[in-house]
Amino acid sequence: MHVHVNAATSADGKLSSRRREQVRISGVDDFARVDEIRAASDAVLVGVGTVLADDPHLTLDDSSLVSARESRGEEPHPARVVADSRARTPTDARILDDVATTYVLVSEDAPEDRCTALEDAGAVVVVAGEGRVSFPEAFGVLESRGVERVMVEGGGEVIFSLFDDALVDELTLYVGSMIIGGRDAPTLADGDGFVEDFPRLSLQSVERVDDGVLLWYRF
Ligand SMILES: NC(=O)C1=CN([C@@H]2O[C@H](COP(=O)(O)OP(=O)(O)OC[C@H]3O[C@@H](n4cnc5c(N)ncnc54)[C@H](OP(=O)(O)O)[C@@H]3O)[C@@H](O)[C@H]2O)C=CC1
Ligand SMILES: Nc1nc(O)c(N)c(N[C@@H]2O[C@H](COP(=O)(O)O)[C@@H](O)[C@H]2O)n1
Repeated sequence: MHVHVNAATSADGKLSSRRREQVRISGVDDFARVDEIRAASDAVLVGVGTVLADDPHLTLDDSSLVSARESRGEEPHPARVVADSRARTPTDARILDDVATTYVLVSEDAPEDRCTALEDAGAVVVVAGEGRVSFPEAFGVLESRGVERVMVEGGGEVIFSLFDDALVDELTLYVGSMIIGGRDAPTLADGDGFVEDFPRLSLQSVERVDDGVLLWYRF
C-alpha cells in the first residue's frame, strides 16, 4: 500500500483553530492540486475527528478528473475511508452518500448496532484492531479489495498514528501564510508525540503555491 499524507497548516503548524472547525488554509491552486492527488488515489482516508468536525465529502471537484478516471476504467471517484474505532460516524454524514464507496474502519469493540446502522446507510464496515483501529491490519483488508494507493487528508491524530506505524511513504504539506495559534489547536501530528527515534523525512521539493509554500517529502 502506498500512503500519501496531504495536509495544510498555518505558518505555526496548526491544521485548524482550537474550535476544531474547518479553516480554509489552502488557496485555489492548492485545492486544485489536492483534487489531482485524490484523482490519482484509490481511496482518501480521514479520521472520525475530521468527519465530526468538517463533514467532508472527499470526492473530486473537477469533472475532467472524473472523466479521466472513467476513461482508465476506474470508478469515477476514489473510495472514502474513515478510521472510526467506535463507529461514531453519523449516518447522515456526507461521506455516506452514494457518490463513491465508503469504508468505515472500526475496532472489535465498536457497538454492533452502530455498525449495522452504518451498513444500512451504505458503508462497508471493516473490523481491524482491538480498542482502536489497527492501520496495518486495516490496510491489508483494503489491499485485498484493490486499494493500492491511499491519500490521507488528516487529521492530526490519524497522521501521528500512521507515522508511528511507519506506514507513510510521502507527505505533501501546504504551509499557508497565516497564524492560527492556540495550545489546543490541532497540529499536523498530534497523538502522544515522539520523544526519541523521531521519524526523519527526505525533502524532495519546495514550491511557492498561492500565497504559501508547498513542501514535498518522502519517508
Ligand atoms: N488543514 C487540513 O489539512 C486538515 C484539517 N483538519 C482539521 O483537523 C481537526 C480534526 O483532527 P483530529 O481531531 O486530530 O481528528 P482525526 O481526523 O485525526 O480523527 C481522530 C480520531 O480518529 C480515530 N481513530 C481511529 N483509529 C485511530 C488510530 N489508529 N489512530 C488515531 N486515531 C484513530 C480516533 O477516534 P476513535 O478512538 O473514536 O476511533 C481519533 O480520535 C479538525 O479541526 C479538522 O478541521 C483535518 C484534516 C485536514
Ligand atoms: N488541503 C486542505 N487545505 C485546507 O485548507 C483544508 N481546510 C483542508 N481540509 C481537508 O479537506 C477536507 C474537505 O474535503 P471536501 O471539500 O469536503 O471534499 C476536510 O475534511 C479536510 O480533510 N485540506
